[in-house]
Amino acid sequence: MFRIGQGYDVHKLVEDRELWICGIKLPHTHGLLGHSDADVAIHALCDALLGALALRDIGYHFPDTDPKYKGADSKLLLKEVCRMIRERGWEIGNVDVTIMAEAPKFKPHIDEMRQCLADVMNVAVDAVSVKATTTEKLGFTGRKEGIASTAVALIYEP
Ligand SMILES: Nc1ccn([C@@H]2O[C@H](COP(=O)(O)O)[C@@H](O)[C@H]2O)c(=O)n1
Ligand SMILES: C[C@@]1(CO)OP(=O)(O)OP(=O)(O)OC[C@H]1O
Repeated sequence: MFRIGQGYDVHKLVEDRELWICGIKLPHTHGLLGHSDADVAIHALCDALLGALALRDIGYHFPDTDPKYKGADSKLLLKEVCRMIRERGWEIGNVDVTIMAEAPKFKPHIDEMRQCLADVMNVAVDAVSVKATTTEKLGFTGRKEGIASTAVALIYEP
C-alpha cells in the first residue's frame, strides 16, 4: 500500500534574519521571517508527509502561537513528523522538494541539503530530491520578497 502527500509553504525575506533552507544555514543578505527558523522547504516537506496520512498540517501540530516553537529548529519538527508516520506503521519511500527563489543560488548547496534531510528523516540520500528554480523575476519570489517551496512525499507500508 502506498500513499502520497504534497505540501506548499511561503516565507517572507527580510533583513537581519538567518537563511535556513533544507536544514542548512546559507550565506545571504536576507533571511526568512517566521515564528520558527522559517525553513520554508522543511515546512513544505512536513506538510507533504502529514498530508500523505491526512494528519492535518504543520501549524496544527506545532502552532505558531506556542512559545515552545519560537525560533525552533525545523529539523526537529521534521524528525517529529517522521516519528508520527513510523508510529502508524508507515515508512518513507521518497520525497521531492522544489524551492522557488531568485536568490541565493542553491546549486552549490543541493548535495548538502539532500544529505541533511536524509539524515533527519533517517532515509537514504537517493530517496531525497531537492531542486531549485527562479520564477524568472516574476511574482513575489521574482521580486525577492519571499521564498516559496513545494514538496511531494511517497510513503509505503513495509
Ligand atoms: N535560487 C536558485 C534558482 C535556480 N537555481 C538553478 O538554476 C537553474 C536555472 O534556473 P531557472 O529558474 O532559470 O530554470 C535551476 O535549474 C537550478 O539548477 C539555483 O541553483 N538556485
Ligand atoms: C512552523 C511554525 C511553528 O511554530 O511556525 P512558522 O515558522 O511561522 O512557520 P509556518 O510555515 O507559518 O507554519 C507553522 C508554524 O506553526
